[in-house]
Amino acid sequence: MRSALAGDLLDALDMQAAVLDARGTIVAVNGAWKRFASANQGDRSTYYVGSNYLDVCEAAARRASGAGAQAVLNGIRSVMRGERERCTIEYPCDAPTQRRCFVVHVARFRHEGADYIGLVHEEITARKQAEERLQEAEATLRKVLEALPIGVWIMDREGHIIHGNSAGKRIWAGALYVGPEQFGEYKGWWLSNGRRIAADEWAATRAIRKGETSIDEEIRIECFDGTSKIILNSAVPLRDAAGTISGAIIVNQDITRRKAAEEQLRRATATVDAMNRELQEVLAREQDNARTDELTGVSNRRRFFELAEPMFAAAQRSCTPFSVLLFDIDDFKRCNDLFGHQVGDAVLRRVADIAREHTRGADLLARYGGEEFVVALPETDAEGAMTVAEHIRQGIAASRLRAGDREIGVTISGGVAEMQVGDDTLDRLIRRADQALYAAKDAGRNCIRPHAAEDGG
Ligand SMILES: Nc1nc2c(ncn2[C@@H]2O[C@H](COP(=O)(O)OP(=O)(O)OP(=O)(O)O)[C@@H](O)[C@H]2O)c(=O)[nH]1
Repeated sequence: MRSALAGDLLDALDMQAAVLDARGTIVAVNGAWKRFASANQGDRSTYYVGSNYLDVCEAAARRASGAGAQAVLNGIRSVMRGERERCTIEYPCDAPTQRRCFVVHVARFRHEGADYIGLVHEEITARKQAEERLQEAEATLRKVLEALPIGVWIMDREGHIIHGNSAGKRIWAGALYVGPEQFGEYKGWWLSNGRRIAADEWAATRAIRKGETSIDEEIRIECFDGTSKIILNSAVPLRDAAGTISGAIIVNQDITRRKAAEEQLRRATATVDAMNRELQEVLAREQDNARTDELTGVSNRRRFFELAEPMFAAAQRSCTPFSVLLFDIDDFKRCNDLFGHQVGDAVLRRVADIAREHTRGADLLARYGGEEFVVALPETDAEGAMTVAEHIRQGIAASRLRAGDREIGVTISGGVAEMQVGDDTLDRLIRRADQALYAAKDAGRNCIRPHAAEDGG
């Protein structure tokens, strides 16, 4: 009953099973064995009961592709000789259409006082083909990894490096095959704050221990030859079919040169910016100097016209009053002659200061030329301008300047003109103020005159 059951089981198996006696004669075969034998050799099969399997193997071993048969023969003989109880031999077999692969399990057993050898041939062609395809895919993957300009590391669950490509080894100047517990031995610093990366902070450790994915973390590393580099460090956890973390892929990109170039560019840009700012300041100073009277610090004639022309035009458009005061220092030639040019310069500065004190922010005071000054007074009629002019005149007349042991006093004469209907240019207005100034000089100096019709203009 038991042996019938075992026989049925062997027949139901897809694997070819046979029993040899101590001399190698086939004494029993299962259904799969028969099917294989008849499919390959037909009725004349030497694989059937009664044939000597050792002879079959020897004949096959003599053929050109007989290495597999020889290996099987050696295995069976060694089990027969009692050198081992059982063995497993993998061998290829050239079938008419394709090379097939088998593994034969050989085991010795005793039955009713006699020694027998049991053989089970298991076909592993599909597995072998899958393995070959896998090996080919792995070889391709390795070639791709080698061709990549970025470092790629594959780590197992324990954090041991199981593969590192050439670019990766170049980046680190070698590789240290440590586990995550020794990750602190790698020297790295966060680029953002310069802090040393702790053992559990490495992207690889976080990928393996916490399943974290990190992309392009900028870090500075100390390589194994003592040099340092700036790299982009990324890590992705690897998971098996059950979703358990089985390792990690780490990617390093050397950006040392790029960073150096960026830094150079940043410095160059900063230098250019600083130079540009300096240049702008120099230009602004130059422009300011070109429009400021060096001696008195008030606007010069050029700036006066640049600023007063638009004031005049605005007053014309808005029909608001606009006046001009023109004044000069009385008998200034004598002052120069008596006290010298330097004292004359000091007088000019003093006069400008007093005039500045008595004008509003909206008024425009300028040195018109020599000892002559001009004030543009927007939104001011002749009366208002006369008041301002009087304040200036009185302020100057009341001031005294020390020159050695003498005190100098000067006076001014001035003319005021207000914009009138028909005044098409600022020049025309100034001309009228000049005529009023002449009138003031004629009137005996140290006074201000508003322009009058009889003055002309
Ligand atoms: N110290 C000094 N003198 C100047 C400057 N610019 C012009 N002057 C002098 O100012 C004097 C002007 O003289 P004038 O035009 O004859 O007029 P004035 O002597 O003031 O006589 P009135 O204007 O008629 O009162 C000249 O002696 C010029 O040399 C300057 O920048 N510094």
